[in-house]
Amino acid sequence: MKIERLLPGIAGIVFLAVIPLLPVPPFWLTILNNIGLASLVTIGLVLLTGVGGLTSFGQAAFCGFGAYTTAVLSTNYGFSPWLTLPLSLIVGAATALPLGLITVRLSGHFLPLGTIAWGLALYYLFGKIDLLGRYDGISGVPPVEVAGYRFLSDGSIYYLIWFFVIAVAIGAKNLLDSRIGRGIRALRGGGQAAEAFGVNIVRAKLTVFVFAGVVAALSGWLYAHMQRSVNPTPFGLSMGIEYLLMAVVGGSGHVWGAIFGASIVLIMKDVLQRFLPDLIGTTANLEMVVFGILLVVILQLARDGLWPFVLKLLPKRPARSLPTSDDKLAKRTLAPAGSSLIKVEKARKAFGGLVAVNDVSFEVRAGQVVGLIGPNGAGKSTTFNLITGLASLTSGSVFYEGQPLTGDSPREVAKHGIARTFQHAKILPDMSVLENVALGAHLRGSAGVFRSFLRLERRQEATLLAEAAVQLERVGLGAYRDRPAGDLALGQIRILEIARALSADPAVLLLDEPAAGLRHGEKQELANLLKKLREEGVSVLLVEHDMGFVMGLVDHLVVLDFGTLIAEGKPADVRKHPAVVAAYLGGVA
Ligand SMILES: Nc1ncnc2c1ncn2[C@@H]1O[C@H](COP(=O)(O)OP(=O)(O)OP(=O)(O)O)[C@@H](O)[C@H]1O
Repeated sequence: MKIERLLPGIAGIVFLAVIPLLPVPPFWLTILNNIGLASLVTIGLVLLTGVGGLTSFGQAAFCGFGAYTTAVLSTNYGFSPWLTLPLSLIVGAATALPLGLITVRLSGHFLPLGTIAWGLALYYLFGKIDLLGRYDGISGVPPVEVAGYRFLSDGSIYYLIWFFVIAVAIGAKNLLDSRIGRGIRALRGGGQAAEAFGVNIVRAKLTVFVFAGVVAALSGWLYAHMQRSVNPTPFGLSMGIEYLLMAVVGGSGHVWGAIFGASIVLIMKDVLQRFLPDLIGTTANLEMVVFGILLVVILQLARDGLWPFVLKLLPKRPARSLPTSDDKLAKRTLAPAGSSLIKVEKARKAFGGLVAVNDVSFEVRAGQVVGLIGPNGAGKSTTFNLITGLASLTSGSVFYEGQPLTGDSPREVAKHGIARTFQHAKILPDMSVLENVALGAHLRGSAGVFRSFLRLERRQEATLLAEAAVQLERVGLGAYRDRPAGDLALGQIRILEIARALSADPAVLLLDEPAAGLRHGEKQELANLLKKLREEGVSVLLVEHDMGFVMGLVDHLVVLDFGTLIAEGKPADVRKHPAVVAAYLGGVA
């Protein structure tokens, strides 16, 4: 990595390191320590809510698990704090996992409501258990010690807290910047595209849920040894709301924004608590009113929070160069030309009384480009979804190389080497074009969460990115590699989806209306690309509306009307078929 890219980080760390050495008022250190503790929870929330799209009001409860674990074990049983550290994190993970299993399956507003429910329940639980000292809590928690040095003062525990904050922030950045992270970042867009390339969506959600729970537990562990006592108050719902506010203020999608958001909220809280009572003449918790207003203003005016504004003020970091890699990814052995790849046998799909696909049978053979056409509502997309696992068959079967695909999820279908594009393109607009394409290569990598967190998978990641770059060149989008995918025109987005599918090293490409919305010239370029891919041995099944586009391209045509197959064969023959002329071409063929 270029040293210029590291300079802002190094400057920040040096700045943090010298603060306690300066003659700063002691309450500054207290505030900085509290900011550090809150930053840990907020970094977890950035991944969970900002990146993963899973809103949680209950993170303070996980701080409680970390704090109580170490408080009980170190006071009642004499455990060393360093031994309780992994135990606190394990308890955080062990509680986050079952709660996550229940919560991440909730959708819409039920998800935040679910987190409020368990956030409240756990708070009251902490206050009711004798072992945890009920609402009085546990006091006499020992300080952390290293080689006889006790982290007693605010100035010393400051270093411990900020060491963990920086380490977790770097780890979180590493995680997001990896194969696993691409899957997590895809959650916000609904996750359908990611799942079609083999990302396990439930596991990705659980990963961020457990990560957020563990870092909150770490914050709780540090809090217990800083405060030297623990009671339920800081682990209630109002703190959970405050953490969420910090994530929103900072910028819910930015790891460093978490620290910024925690700083703004806690400094504002301190200032408001000091001056508001004098200004207004009451001691009520009026800072919550101000925070409420702040939240509404930020959600209205700066949905990405304030960190993007800070980024604009900072000097621009040099662009990252594409990592080079001499490693080659394994390539799939393609089936011999002419052999059966996808076989649809009497596939039927009924939506209530409507039969969208009515006992349809057809085949895609290796090396062929097969077109699936039909008027609006003919059942093309439903047939497509039956093959890719997005919809389940009412009856009938789908085979891939003779193996039944029936009942397979989109992720399992992807593992067979079936890669798809979407009728309504599903890209991740904030991610670079290269990263969007690299998402397609998900199943060709293997690095997990820990290796990614520690940045030990760089070699494999470089290979995946290099492969994505090759596919971008292959489809002619190489010049757009580092641009945000959201900057591309519709035609380019459709090509990007093809590059993403190609980076999965597919045996067969399934393209859902790839020419929809393209201009004449763009359609020609797309047709040329598909012909080139066929020459390279890639088989294609494409759903299309545009007759001219399909006729000049496909080897075999399947025509549906009202869910029923009305004709199939060579394009020239199908074109003359009376049922097709009547139903689809309206006599213009
Ligand atoms: N989830 C669903 N629930 C109920 N009906 C559905 C559902 N999905 C599709 N349909 C119906 O099934 C029929 C076939 O739809 P489908 O989208 O497969 O057609 P299509 O040939 O792809 O059409 P288009 O070219 O307009 O996309 C239509 O009548 C549609 O309204």
